[in-house]
Amino acid sequence: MSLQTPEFWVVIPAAGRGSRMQQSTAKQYLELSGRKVIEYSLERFSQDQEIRGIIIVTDDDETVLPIIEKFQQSYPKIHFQITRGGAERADSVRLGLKAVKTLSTNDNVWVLVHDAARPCLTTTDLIRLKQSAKSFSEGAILAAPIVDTLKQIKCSRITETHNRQLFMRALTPQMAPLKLLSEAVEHCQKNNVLITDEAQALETFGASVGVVEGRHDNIKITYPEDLALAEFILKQQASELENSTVKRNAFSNDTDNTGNSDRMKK
Ligand SMILES: Nc1ccn([C@@H]2O[C@H](COP(=O)(O)OP(=O)(O)OP(=O)(O)O)[C@@H](O)[C@H]2O)c(=O)n1
Ligand SMILES: C[C@](O)(CO)[C@H](O)COP(=O)(O)O
Repeated sequence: MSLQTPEFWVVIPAAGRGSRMQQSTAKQYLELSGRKVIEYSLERFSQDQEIRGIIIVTDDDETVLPIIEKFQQSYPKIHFQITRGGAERADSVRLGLKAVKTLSTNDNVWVLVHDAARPCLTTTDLIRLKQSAKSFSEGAILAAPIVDTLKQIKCSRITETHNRQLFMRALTPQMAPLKLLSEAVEHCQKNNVLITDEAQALETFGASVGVVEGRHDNIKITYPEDLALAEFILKQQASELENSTVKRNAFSNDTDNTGNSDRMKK
């Protein structure tokens, strides 16, 4: 049986409390240069013609409904929907995936899971990740190289220094076929495996997950000082876009479609 043309859906977990941010409003709903943090990701995905629908996993209808209405008017071809969150990020993701399952009739659905708290995703990274679906049939994530020396510690003392070339920082979006990702997350939860990202669920389930090198500035707002940093990054990205008419990215001599640097292909 041949598969239909792939359809991309987005799940945005936005049901966290943001306790490390120490504010009464959850970080994804804080103001950032005149818009709420979550709106930056919504805009990025909405502008992508290949995105069929966006599920926002949230318990804050009062804040999110007016935002959705606004986006639905501007982007009528995209299906926007809210669904309830769960206790942990993984629970929220599972509930978001369930919503996609009930809405899509396509047998070739790919899901991109993206933290609501990551407002600085660029279009270039999003496109490169989606394109990597051709190379990584069981899923792929954006990840950034480690720039600092990596220490293992115990009781505030260093026990080992690791080869940082062997590690990367997992970012979002994290992308996988809907059926595989749903089964992987459910498998982990049934077996009490705590997962902090989708790739970990897929790895645990035995899938082979690809890595696409993403920008360092795709930060997750976590601590109070990150808000000002995100504001700065967004300004920088806007002027970068303005200044470059056709800016060839650093991976233009690639022969595959992952866009990764040579270091990553070894
Ligand atoms: N039960 C949860 C927990 C987290 N998230 C979402 O998952 C993303 C990444 O999680 P994290 O940065 O850990 O957010 P919080 O859990 O809100 O932060 P903290 O750990 O500081 O409380 C955020 O967009 C957050 O809203 C979610 O949807 N449901
Ligand atoms: C998914 C994630 O953003 C990838 O780095 C991260 O694992 C979320 O972790 P948190 O414990 O929910 O902050």
